[in-house]
Amino acid sequence: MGDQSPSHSDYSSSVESSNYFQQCKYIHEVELVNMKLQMRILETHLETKDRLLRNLEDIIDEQETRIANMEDFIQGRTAAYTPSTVMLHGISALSLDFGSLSEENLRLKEALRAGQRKERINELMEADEDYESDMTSVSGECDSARNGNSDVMSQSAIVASKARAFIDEHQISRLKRCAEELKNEKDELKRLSQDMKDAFTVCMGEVKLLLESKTVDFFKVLMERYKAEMERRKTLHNQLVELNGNIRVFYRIRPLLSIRDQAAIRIDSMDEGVVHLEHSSGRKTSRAADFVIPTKYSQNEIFDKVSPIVTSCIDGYNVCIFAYGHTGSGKTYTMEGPSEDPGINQRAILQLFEASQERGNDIEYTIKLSMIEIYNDKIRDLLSTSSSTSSSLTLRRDDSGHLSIPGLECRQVTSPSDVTNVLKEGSTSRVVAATDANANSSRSHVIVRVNVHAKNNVTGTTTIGRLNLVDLAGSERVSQTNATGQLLKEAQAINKSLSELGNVVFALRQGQKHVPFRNCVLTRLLEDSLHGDSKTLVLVHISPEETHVCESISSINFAEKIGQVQMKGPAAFKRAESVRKSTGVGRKDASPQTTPKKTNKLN
Ligand SMILES: Nc1ncnc2c1ncn2[C@@H]1O[C@H](COP(=O)(O)OP(=O)(O)OP(=O)(O)O)[C@@H](O)[C@H]1O
Repeated sequence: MGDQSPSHSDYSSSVESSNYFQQCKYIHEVELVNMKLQMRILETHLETKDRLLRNLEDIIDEQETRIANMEDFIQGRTAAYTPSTVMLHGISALSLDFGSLSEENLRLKEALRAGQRKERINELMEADEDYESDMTSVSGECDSARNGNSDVMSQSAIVASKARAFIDEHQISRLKRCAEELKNEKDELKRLSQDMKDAFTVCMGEVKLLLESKTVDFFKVLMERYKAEMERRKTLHNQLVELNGNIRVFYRIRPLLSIRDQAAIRIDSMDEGVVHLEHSSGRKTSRAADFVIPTKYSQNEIFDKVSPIVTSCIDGYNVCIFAYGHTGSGKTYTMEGPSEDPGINQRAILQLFEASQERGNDIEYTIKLSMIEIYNDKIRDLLSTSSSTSSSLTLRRDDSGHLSIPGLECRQVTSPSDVTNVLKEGSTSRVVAATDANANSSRSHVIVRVNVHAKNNVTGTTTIGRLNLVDLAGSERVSQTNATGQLLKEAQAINKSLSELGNVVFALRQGQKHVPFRNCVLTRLLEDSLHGDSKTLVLVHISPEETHVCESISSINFAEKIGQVQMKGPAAFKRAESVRKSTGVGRKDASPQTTPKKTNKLN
């Protein structure tokens, strides 16, 4: 019978098999752990890449939003400047540039995604290859361990730690590579963004240049229009004044100063240009003017009638307003007026102030005042501060052909109080002499001269307008004043100058070639202001009292002489009819001066 018990060699081979099995099992466990570890590392790596990808996507989205904003901004600009074809071209070129930049961004994004996908696959494949080679080397180690019959456990542990270190090293180097590539991509994106910024700056520069050139053109057009409008406004205002007549004559009938006086003059109830006079003998006369200012009119209402021609001065026209009439008829009251209810002088200058302030944004106005007195045909400066106030000034024609008065004081006024003070100062210097006709009769002509310099800051043009406000000396007849000596000389000088003024205005109104400006100082001094397209208003003052009828008729004769215009058509007929009906006499009975004057109203 054979020995059934296991021999020593059997036993040792079974132990060996069991050890080998243990080794294999252990190696598999190690492999399993390694695989799990590797999987974990790969997952982490993928998560990191995903996160980076998301960040990149965010950056790209942000860039796209900025591009969209830029496009909106440019479209907004485009809408504001639609009329410009060139602008549209520039902006559409810009939009195209931005569109191509967006497309470039999208392409980059896609390329990045594809690259990342490819890289991930490569990495997985590399990981597989590495794993296989690792496994081969581990198996080799196991084989040598089995052959060498050494300490399997410690060998396996060494192999496992080696394998782990090997895998870690590879993973780290791969991650480093990825990080490096991501960094490069980030740098590339940064560069792209910088390029885009530069392109945007260049485009914006071009847009700005285009806008500037368009704005300059637009501004030029506006300037041209503005100039044309200014000229049109001036022309229209001038036409309005011319339509009413460049030389106009108004009557102002002073109210009765005493209730005991009888009014011998009345205004026609149907025609505001006709007055009726009744002589003490009972004879009736009717006379016509451009307008008869109703007696009840306030100083303000009278100025309203006068103000349109005052405004012409602001536009560079010369304007003359004369107060004519016999002594005591109210000339000084109309021009100067009492301090509590000032007359035309102060109101006119204040209106020039107001008008200059209204237009002050574009035009710089300088208003200067001088006050001249003509007494016995001599010029005196009423604003002179020199001690020798009695010395007279002379008229000179300068190189440019304009008449000037060398040494004449010219005050710039910048406020209403300046105006009041200068006018007050001048009027106190006026020569006043007592006559039989009026205890305070002014025996001289007083001219308040206002020069308006207008400098247009927009067009660069300068205009100079001159307003002459003339309070003439009383026009009483020499025979009535009982004047002798100095007073007779004064009266003769006054009458001569008034008569010459009448001749000048008459010649101008008739359009005569020769105008006798040089016959007296008054007309010589006003020559520049009466010539050409200047405007003249003569306010003929009439006293209503029966005792002054002769003086009133004399003033009316003067008015009719200077206001005479040959008029044709229905207006002339209408006025003649009105005069005839009211006097109750036929045309033959009416004096030659009753020939109607032009009937246009000032306002
Ligand atoms: N519209 C008026 N309302 C009330 N009073 C008036 C009016 N016009 C004149 N007067 C008065 O009549 C008087 C004479 O007026 P004023 O001195 O103005 O006359 P004048 O024509 O200037 O005289 P002269 O030629 O002598 O200077 C003054 O007392 C003045 O106050």
